[in-house]
Amino acid sequence: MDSPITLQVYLLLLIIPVLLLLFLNKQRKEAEKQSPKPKLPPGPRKLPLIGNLHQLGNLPHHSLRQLSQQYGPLMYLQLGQAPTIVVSSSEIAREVMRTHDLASCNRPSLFSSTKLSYGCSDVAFISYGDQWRELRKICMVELFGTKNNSYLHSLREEEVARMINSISCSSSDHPIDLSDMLLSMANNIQVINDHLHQSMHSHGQDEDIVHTLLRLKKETGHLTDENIKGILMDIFVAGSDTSSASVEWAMTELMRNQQAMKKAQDEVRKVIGRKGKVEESDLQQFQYLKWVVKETMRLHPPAPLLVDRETMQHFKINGYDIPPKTRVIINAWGIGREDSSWENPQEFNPERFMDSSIDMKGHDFQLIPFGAGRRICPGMNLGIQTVELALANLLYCFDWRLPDGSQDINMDEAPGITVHKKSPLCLVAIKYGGIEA
Ligand code: HEM
Repeated sequence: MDSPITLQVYLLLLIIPVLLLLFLNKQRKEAEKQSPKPKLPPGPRKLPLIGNLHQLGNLPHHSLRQLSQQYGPLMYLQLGQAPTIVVSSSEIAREVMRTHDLASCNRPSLFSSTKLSYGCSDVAFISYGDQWRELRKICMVELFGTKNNSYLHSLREEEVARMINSISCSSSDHPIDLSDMLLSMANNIQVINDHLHQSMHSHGQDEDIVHTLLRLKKETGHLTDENIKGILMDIFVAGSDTSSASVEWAMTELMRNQQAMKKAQDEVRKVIGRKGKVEESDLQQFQYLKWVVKETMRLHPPAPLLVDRETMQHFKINGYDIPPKTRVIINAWGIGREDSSWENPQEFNPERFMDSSIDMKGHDFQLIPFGAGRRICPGMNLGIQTVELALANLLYCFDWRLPDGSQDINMDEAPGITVHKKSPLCLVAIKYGGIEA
């Protein structure tokens, strides 16, 4: 039998680690009480280093929607080193972009956006703060607002007319690449010529965007050359590409939905009669055409994940903690296809807006192609007018058919921040006979 001393030592050796564990556990609990571990939203397991990057795929708006069906409309991911939340429902989008808009309206500083935006000297990628406010005011008041209206009006009408003319000149029966034509029209509307280093004299209504920026640089002293180049880059990237993608998708959907095509054409042709072209002042008379544009933006928001935001302060949504410096991705594409907000969400059905007051200007979170809150797209009205004007003229001036031998249109999307069709939209345009020669 063991001596009592050996037994005591044996017991002590057993008890000490247990006591130590209990002590450490108590310490941990107390530390947690003082600064509790954040309760993060649910999300998939992450891999070392890359986190969940491997789950994004080629078309992240599709992959993220699929993941959200498993983990819910507020999901937590780790994209490389970046803690990220992904928002996939209109309710959570309202929480982020309305209730917690101020806390979440920064932009993350990404390598790609820094390169693209001249070191974040632009409006889209600059951090939230006084400089952003100043640049945004310049955009809203001087560039895309009423001050520049007459210049922008005539520019848009000229460029749409030029596109219509070049379609008319292409031989009938020969398919045209409408995607390409739309992109060059949208680029020309933003007219960014080689003005940057010219001396500026013009001032007034017919001033183009570059002239305005250079004049403001002189007058206010607030703008640097980097700011000017950044803003011009925003206009090109955020403005042209998005507008042309919208018309491209609208024409694609109308070609696949001939009833909607006929209704839209009948409406435009009835309003315009034999006038020969649609002008901006005609746009307010269209109703069906506006539903077509909304429905296109619902199914094909040109920027399906909007532009990433970043939180500046801690806040809570549905009991989950959202820490500061968390990246915020809002899946506008997924939200536009939510079963709980839309009947038969996959169907292209412009009539769904007939008895609905839902607009796309950031008030109704089930339709947010331009974002919402403080960072909402400042070129929204400009963008909508460009899309409506171009589409109305395409529908008024031509009947459209698929090239011989094509049965249907490929709906695949090309990867990118702005989502275009993977294969360009090639159609045959037949001049409408009801226009006076
Ligand atoms: C169909 C056309 C367009 C669409 C769908 C679109 C969409 C968007 C979206 C989703 C955002 C991000 C909003 C957010 O973070 O909540 C944005 C921001 C922006 N857009 Fe647009 N846009 C369009 C046209 C334009 C045009 C024509 C311009 C200028 C000429 C423009 C300039 C900008 C700028 C400067 C920002 C950054 C705003 C900021 O961060 O404060 N966009 N746009």
